[in-house]
Amino acid sequence: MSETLTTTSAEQTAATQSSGAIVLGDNQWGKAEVRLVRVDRATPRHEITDLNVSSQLRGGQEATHLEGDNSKCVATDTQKNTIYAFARDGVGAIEDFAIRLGRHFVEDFEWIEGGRWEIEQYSWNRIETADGEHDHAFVRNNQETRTTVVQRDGDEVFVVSGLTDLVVLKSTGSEFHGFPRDRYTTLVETNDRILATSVTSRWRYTTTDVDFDAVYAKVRAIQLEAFATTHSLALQQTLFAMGKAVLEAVPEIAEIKFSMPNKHHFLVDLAPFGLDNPNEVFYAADRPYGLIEATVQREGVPAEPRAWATVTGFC
Ligand SMILES: O=c1[nH]c(=O)c2[nH]c(=O)[nH]c2[nH]1
Repeated sequence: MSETLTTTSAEQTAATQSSGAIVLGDNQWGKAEVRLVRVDRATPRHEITDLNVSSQLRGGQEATHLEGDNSKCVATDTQKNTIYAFARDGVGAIEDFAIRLGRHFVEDFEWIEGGRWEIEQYSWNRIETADGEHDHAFVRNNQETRTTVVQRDGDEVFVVSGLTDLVVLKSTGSEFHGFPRDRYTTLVETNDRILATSVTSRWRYTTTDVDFDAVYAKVRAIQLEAFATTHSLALQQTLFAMGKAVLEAVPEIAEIKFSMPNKHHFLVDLAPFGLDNPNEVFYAADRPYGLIEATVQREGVPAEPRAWATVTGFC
């Protein structure tokens, strides 16, 4: 991002010497956060799909911005309606739904060059009753949110999928020591601490020919397995182990980015109450928190900046 803001003095001189005309730069427009719940009533055992969909189109907007000529401005209201209408036939994997939306806008409006479709999916569990799982009563599953950002540039499609708010904790199997000490260092080295984080991860697919639901379940399970089984000497080491395991198992994924807050748990001093504390009672601090972020990638696979350009919050 900073690269696009950096101008050399030669460019600045060129800018000063330009004709002075003011022109429209990159732009996109659409409806953000369209909340959509679809109930599949094909059998008495209903299925629900709960989504937050954002649609942004790109292309043909000079006249709209410069003159207020809306002849090529596909209304954001139309984009919202299209999302609901497309859900009538079923949603499927959120990646496939976003790809369908993108294809529609680019193919049906000749001036639309591309766009961006972002979907979050919230999950629900069936309520357990005395008679077993209920057919049409659900309790919101407060686990992670599944995400995707599909972008289209002409015929090219970029899919970056992921998850956020996957909260995990290990009550042992985590150490942190060997870090440099200076006059500001007070942190005590530890061979046994709580390791807790809320995983946000995003991975870039190299193809759209994927069973996105199956791969999502696999990537989620691999991340949990690696978190659980890595004896951690740093959250950074755990992060890398999680990413490496995903790339080793899923060839359709080129790279994976993580943002993982280190949710600190501090041992409470119970001595004032005449009690010991053998690593049992902790204060769960909510801030500040360490923030560990990294990309795990395949050597030699070129980066695809266009895929990531609008996925914010990652290094
Ligand atoms: O896993 C950790 N990584 C760090 O970089 C760090 N820094 C810190 O104070 N505690 C931790 N823990």
